Amino acid sequence: MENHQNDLSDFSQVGTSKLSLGSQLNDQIYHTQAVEGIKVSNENTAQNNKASKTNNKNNHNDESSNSLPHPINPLKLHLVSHPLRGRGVFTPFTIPAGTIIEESPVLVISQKEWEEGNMNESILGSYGFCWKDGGMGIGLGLASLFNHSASPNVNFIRSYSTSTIKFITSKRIEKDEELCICYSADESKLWFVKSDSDKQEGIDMGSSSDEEDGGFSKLNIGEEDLIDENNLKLKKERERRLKASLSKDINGKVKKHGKSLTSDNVQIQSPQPIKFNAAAGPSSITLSADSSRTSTPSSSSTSLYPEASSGFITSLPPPLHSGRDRSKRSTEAIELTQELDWDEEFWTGQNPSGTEREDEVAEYIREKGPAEKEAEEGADETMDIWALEFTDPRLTRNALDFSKDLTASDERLRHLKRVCRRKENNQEICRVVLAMVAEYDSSALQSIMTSYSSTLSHLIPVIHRVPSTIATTQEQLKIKSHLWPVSFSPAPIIPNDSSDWPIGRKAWVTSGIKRVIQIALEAKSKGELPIGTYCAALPKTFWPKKEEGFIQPTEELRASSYDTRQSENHPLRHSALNCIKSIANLRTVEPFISITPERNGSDYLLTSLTLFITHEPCVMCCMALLHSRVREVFYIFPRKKGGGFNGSELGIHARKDLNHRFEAWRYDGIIEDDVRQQLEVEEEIQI
Ligand SMILES: C[S@@+](CC[C@H](N)C(=O)[O-])C[C@H]1O[C@@H](n2cnc3c(N)ncnc32)[C@H](O)[C@@H]1O
Repeated sequence: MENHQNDLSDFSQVGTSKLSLGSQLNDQIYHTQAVEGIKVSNENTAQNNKASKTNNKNNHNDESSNSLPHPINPLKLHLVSHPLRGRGVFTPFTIPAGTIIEESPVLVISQKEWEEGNMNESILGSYGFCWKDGGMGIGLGLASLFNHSASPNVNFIRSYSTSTIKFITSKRIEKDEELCICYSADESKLWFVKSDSDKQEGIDMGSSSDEEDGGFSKLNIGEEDLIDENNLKLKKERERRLKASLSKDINGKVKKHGKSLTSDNVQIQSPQPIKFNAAAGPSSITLSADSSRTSTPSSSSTSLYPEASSGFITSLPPPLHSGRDRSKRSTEAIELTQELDWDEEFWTGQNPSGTEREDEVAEYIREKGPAEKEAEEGADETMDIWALEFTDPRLTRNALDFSKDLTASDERLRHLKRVCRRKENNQEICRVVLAMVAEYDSSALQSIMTSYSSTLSHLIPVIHRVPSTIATTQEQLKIKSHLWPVSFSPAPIIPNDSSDWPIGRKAWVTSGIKRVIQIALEAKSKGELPIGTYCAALPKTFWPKKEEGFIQPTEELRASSYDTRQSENHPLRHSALNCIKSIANLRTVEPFISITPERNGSDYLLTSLTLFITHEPCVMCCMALLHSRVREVFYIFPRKKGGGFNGSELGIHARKDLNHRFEAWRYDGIIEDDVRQQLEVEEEIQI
């Protein structure tokens, strides 16, 4: 023990030159909490420790200062610059779980001061922690230097009463590992492009000397940096900045080779609208409901284009809708495509059974997304959590505060009510959620609790089994709440296939499928890839009720397109993207420009529209469709390699972590062999 104290005093000396204010304030805490960490370090990394002692003694000796980067706090943590993440906090020794790294003081700035000072726009914007009453806390010391990780090894607890933030390791941290906190469990709220701190890629551990770090030239704070709701900034403010940066982009001119590119000197060519060709009409294609299933055609054509990246960004900008400037219109040729060949009278009239033309109607199968699959699979699953258990009701407030401070942002616990009260043996037992079992070992949790509040220090965290997911039916709610009370959110019931649809709806969809086949064949005859798309509003008679959340689409808006990558020699001219662009152009001209939207956003790109496409769209097009707020997509041929629905298994159309979902339906009828052959597109090509 004596040894350790000696070590600690050494550490304090070394840290003095750059010792953070927070560290000085907390010398006491280091002595009680951090000793364990240093003890382990001494035992496990004797060699390093020896080096550091030499370093300490020869503080001004060049040679020794080369052996270890300059430490900035008593735990000998040091900063390392990363080309993408900027500075980060690293440890040269192992640190056990539950070690207090620092209690950093915070400069509290009220919401008014923050907003009036436009501080979000300044560098402080990237360094503020959400504080009480909408204020912001600028962390001093190490507080501002921890980078973000989705699987952090450091937790933090804010104390409004002392204006400090305490940083505590949540797991054992290995030598040379980066210490990271989680800015927001919902990574779509991050305001920078995340680089994976777990991989440590590109870090030059040797480049952290004072000289190289001086001025921190590699600091990567973009102009567009925004502040996060959870711990770094309010969401509203973030959106305001995002909008501001968007309008800056729109109004600004892009400079390239000294010449400014404006709409005056750049010609953008749009795909020509497809002219309806009655001669090549649907009669040449036979579709019918049949038990044989559609499969992806193979092809012998040459691969032309590199695969689209399978990476995608989860953060979506807010839709730019309404308030369109009527003076700005598309200068491209715009033509409203022909309506579907669908006899409304016949299919929706007095006797809509349509039995005489049943062979024109196919069935459709819905593609489930990851969110739904997970919910189905996880309905009965349970998991283990740390909970506090007590009978004295006076402890509830304190325990609840601790619970929220510890894991308020942990998405995995969000479905659980924080407090569970049960009568057992005539006594009311109160249990409070603490954390996932895997996140802490018992002694780490106990030590965090003790340092948080002395009133909790005599409690021992217990492991409790709880449901893994929310309840989506009353029955589930009853069963799950028996274990632990959970939130209830009835899931909308979407059928898995079209069997219960009115025949008229199936007929309309089938005419959409016929149309895209026809478009694709026409494209092929022009030397393009045979991929066709058509987009329109579902006929009014089949609209879901407004109460079900349905937003009225812009009726009469229709566009069709095909893939023009070949003729335009442009990698982005995918069929779906071309169609979205045509719809966007149409919205800039009469009559669509003059339509008053039913509600804000209902005139935004593909809002509530139905899109038909011959092949499962690639990840990029699925993301574009998602951004466009399409309602449903019908397609014929699945694409095993890179299809954005289930081909890639990403299920872009129905993910929990994206802010729009749409239905994806696969055609479940037959396609004649010769048509199938003509529509073959090599698997490597991204649709
Ligand atoms: C609170 S500062 C963290 C310290 C910062 N790296 C520095 O050098 O000052 C937050 C900024 O660090 C960067 N950052 C933090 N975590 C990151 C990550 N996982 N990936 C990329 N950049 C990150 C972002 O630029 C962010 O705006």
